[in-house]
Amino acid sequence: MIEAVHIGKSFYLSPEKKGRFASVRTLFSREQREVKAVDDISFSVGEGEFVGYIGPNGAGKSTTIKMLSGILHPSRGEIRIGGYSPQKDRIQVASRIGVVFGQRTQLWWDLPVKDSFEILQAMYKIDSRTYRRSMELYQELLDMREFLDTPVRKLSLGQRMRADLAAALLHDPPVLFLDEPTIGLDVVAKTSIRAFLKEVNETQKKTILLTTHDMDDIEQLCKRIIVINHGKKMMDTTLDDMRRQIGLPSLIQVEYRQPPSLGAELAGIERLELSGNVLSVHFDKGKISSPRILAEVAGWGEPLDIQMKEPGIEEIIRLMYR
Ligand SMILES: Nc1ncnc2c1ncn2[C@@H]1O[C@H](COP(=O)(O)OP(=O)(O)OP(=O)(O)O)[C@@H](O)[C@H]1O
Repeated sequence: MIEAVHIGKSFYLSPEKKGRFASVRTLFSREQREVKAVDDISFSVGEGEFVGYIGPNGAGKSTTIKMLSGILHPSRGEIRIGGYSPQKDRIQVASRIGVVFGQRTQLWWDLPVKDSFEILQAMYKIDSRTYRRSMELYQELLDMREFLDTPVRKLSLGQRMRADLAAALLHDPPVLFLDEPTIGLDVVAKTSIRAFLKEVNETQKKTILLTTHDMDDIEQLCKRIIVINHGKKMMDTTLDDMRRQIGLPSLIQVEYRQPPSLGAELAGIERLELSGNVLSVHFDKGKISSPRILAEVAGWGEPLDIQMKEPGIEEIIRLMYR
């Protein structure tokens, strides 16, 4: 469904000049530095797959999504979506993909949500049957009725993300590109977005490529992950394989009133670090549950504060390469 063959994207930056008239001299400078945002990446994603596309900041994830969706032209390589090129067959590709960028909305800021949907219906020439069916389905699944008449600028971030997802799916595309769709959301909003994505993937067999910094998104949604770093593909594997390599690393930090007296380590605890009154418990969520750890460490002193920390994508990638 999605084919990327040796794709690359370079940006050319003029080195900043220093001294008098620096900005004018930068403008006329012929010196340019090449930044290979995406460097010779190939992969294919089959129909109905849900793939996590992950990597540290600046790895090239957004640039890849922009090329796949036709927003950017690749400097090198070939892309096919359902057999069509996003650059050459724009209309065919537009009808086959939906795109959500979590950092920005594709809706009209000052218009009520439903007016934005009507504009999209006209832009994408969505026939009235498909439009009605999508509206009914997504109003229900995304619980949108309460804010359909609200201007987009007045929506909460969670509501806006739900509206953006519905907007991306109105024309019923088989492929969804999602760039950080849960960014900035609270736990409740994240949970409902994830449940929705799982539903459209499982029941409608949508093919989904997801970039995220949230490891829970990946664990709960993706069977397969593609890891990129510095514009290059580092790994293309299953989530199960990743788990086999690094487990499910997690961290609980407990602050005690006084330095605790540590008890025996339980199986599944990988490392204990004590710094003053604060104990960090590194453990594998796949081997021991958080409540079990909490029950144990509560007996080691008088806890004042407890924090659960999930490792970020950066930490996960570091662990995979250690
Ligand atoms: N328009 C641009 N002009 C110049 N450089 C760019 C441009 N867009 C991206 N880059 C550079 O390309 C590299 C990859 O950027 P990209 O936004 O694709 O990364 P990312 O993996 O999505 O990062 P993040 O997780 O921070 O969103 C970075 O070094 C970035 O600075």
